[in-house]
Amino acid sequence: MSSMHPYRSVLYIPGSKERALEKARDLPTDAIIFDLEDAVAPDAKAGARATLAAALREGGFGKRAKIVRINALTTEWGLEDARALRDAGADAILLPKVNAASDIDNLVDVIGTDLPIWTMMETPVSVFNAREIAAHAQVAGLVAGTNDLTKDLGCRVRSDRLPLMTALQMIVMAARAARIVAVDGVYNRFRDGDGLKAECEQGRDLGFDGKTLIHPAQIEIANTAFAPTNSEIDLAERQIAAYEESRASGQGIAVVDGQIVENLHVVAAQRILARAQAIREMTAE
Ligand SMILES: CC(C)(COP(=O)(O)OP(=O)(O)OC[C@H]1O[C@@H](n2cnc3c(N)ncnc32)[C@H](O)[C@@H]1OP(=O)(O)O)[C@@H](O)C(=O)NCCC(=O)NCCSC(=O)C[C@H](O)C(=O)O
Ligand SMILES: [Mg+2]
Repeated sequence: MSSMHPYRSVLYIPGSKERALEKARDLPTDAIIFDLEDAVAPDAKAGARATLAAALREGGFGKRAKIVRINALTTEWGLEDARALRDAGADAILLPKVNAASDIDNLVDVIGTDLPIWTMMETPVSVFNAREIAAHAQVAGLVAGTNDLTKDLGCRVRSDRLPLMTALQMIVMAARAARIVAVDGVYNRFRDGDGLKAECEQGRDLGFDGKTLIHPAQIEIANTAFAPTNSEIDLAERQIAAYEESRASGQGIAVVDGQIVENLHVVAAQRILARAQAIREMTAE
């Protein structure tokens, strides 16, 4: 999976639900988390593992990134999940309930390959250790687990997510320091489009690459919220052009729409254009 792959929408699909697995092959989501953990009941775990391995081997998920969330290695299912899924054709394994980089080492020992690993950031300890987790050589993405964080913090669920703000920012900072992907937590009221839109906008403001989702109806909202807007693309193009012009005339600074443009703004503008291009490539037939 290229480093420019978009992760605007990252849909959880219970590994036990064959109908949902089938449906995912046509959904406009950038990535799928095939879940063996919380979305699967204990007595359905073994069946889900086999169903999912078969679905992955059958393929048909196109350009969507395929991420498998196994159970924690401290559970009775985690080890078998890792062994059964490591060669099934996933792009990454997502490890829940991570607390420290040593948890990643334990998974690497089991899978024995350089398959990228993503981690759920959903315990208070994981947030304190976010920098070392993100810096692990095999970790390629962090996923905020806002439901578990809320449970562990004992905080209130608020629409502005104030009690989670420190954790969310630490997750984004750790991901950016390590130059890996950061995806925001789920919005549980899956039929509330306005609420989801507001939370996506907040996640985008914070710097997340996208949002984890639980229902297909949420995909388009996340795809729109985490894509550069036409006016952002237009401004980025004009900033780059103005800066090149000013450099050609011996200046180090340009002015666009009354605001200065320095080299660092050009880097940000180029990132916006690269992101827009990656989305075009993702959605091209
Ligand atoms: C939430 C749901 C249980 C709702 O399911 P349902 O009542 O079946 O919804 P609909 O009838 O509206 O479904 C319409 C069609 O869409 C398909 N569908 C539904 N959900 C998905 C999905 N996630 N992926 C793909 N397809 C899906 C249905 O099959 C229907 O199809 P059709 O038959 O053609 O009409 C359900 O959406 C669900 O199970 N969602 C996933 C829940 C989940 O994965 N939870 C775990 C992840 S969240 C988490 O763990 C957070 C984190 O760890 C933390 O701590 O924060
Ligand atoms: Mg969780």
